[in-house]
Amino acid sequence: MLEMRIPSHQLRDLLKLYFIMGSQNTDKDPRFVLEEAIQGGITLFQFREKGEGAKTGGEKEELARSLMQLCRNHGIPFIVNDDIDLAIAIDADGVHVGQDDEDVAAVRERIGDKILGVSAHTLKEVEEAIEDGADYLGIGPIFPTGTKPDAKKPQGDTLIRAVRKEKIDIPIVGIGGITAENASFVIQSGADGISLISAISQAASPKESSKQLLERIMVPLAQN
Ligand SMILES: Nc1nc(C(F)(F)F)ncc1COP(=O)(O)OP(=O)(O)O
Ligand SMILES: [Mg+2]
Repeated sequence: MLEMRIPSHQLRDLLKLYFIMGSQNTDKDPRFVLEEAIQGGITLFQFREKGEGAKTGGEKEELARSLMQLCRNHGIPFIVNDDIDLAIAIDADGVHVGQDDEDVAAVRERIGDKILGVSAHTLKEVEEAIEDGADYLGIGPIFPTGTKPDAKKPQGDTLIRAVRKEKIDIPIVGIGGITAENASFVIQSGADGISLISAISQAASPKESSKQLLERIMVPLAQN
């Protein structure tokens, strides 16, 4: 089948409310949390099974397949963080890599036309990622984050604004400490969406939290 890279306008829509989760991010059954988040309106999901208490090997693959099925049932693309081998093994819709992960150009080579997201913290990293074949950028941490011990210093909206000032219009999602209270700030900086873990995975109702986050970004998105 003749495949092609996902068009930017389609990806912008997917990036609106980008939920990221691994079993280590919730005390509940991650399948229940993801189902609730999907009911609440998330537009994209990233499987990030990593750090203290994360599953590995066969258990990790089994959970990935089960969460991917939930996404497939609702037409939500399934992105795998870091683990390119796993993404290829289960035929995920895409991958996300950071500056300390596999080389972006090499990953593009391996995954063909699947969605490729790259984390960027400076204008130079932004330009390199685009050069190497990124479809979207994850820029942050915007605010302090509790889920990534090795996160860099929070940078607010500085880089997102700088990228937009350079007329670089690649799809961008903000990440890092985003909540219903600060979500509109991220969109107003020029991001196409927000990505987050705890605001949904640690919520009493992942469904209600997802709905509230969507409500908070709809107006600012319309004004971009
Ligand atoms: N996982 C991510 N997803 C995004 C996304 F754009 F998808 F929101 N942006 C940034 C990151 C962070 O990626 P990375 O710097 O490799 O750290 P880790 O592998 O620990 O997540
Ligand atoms: Mg990574």
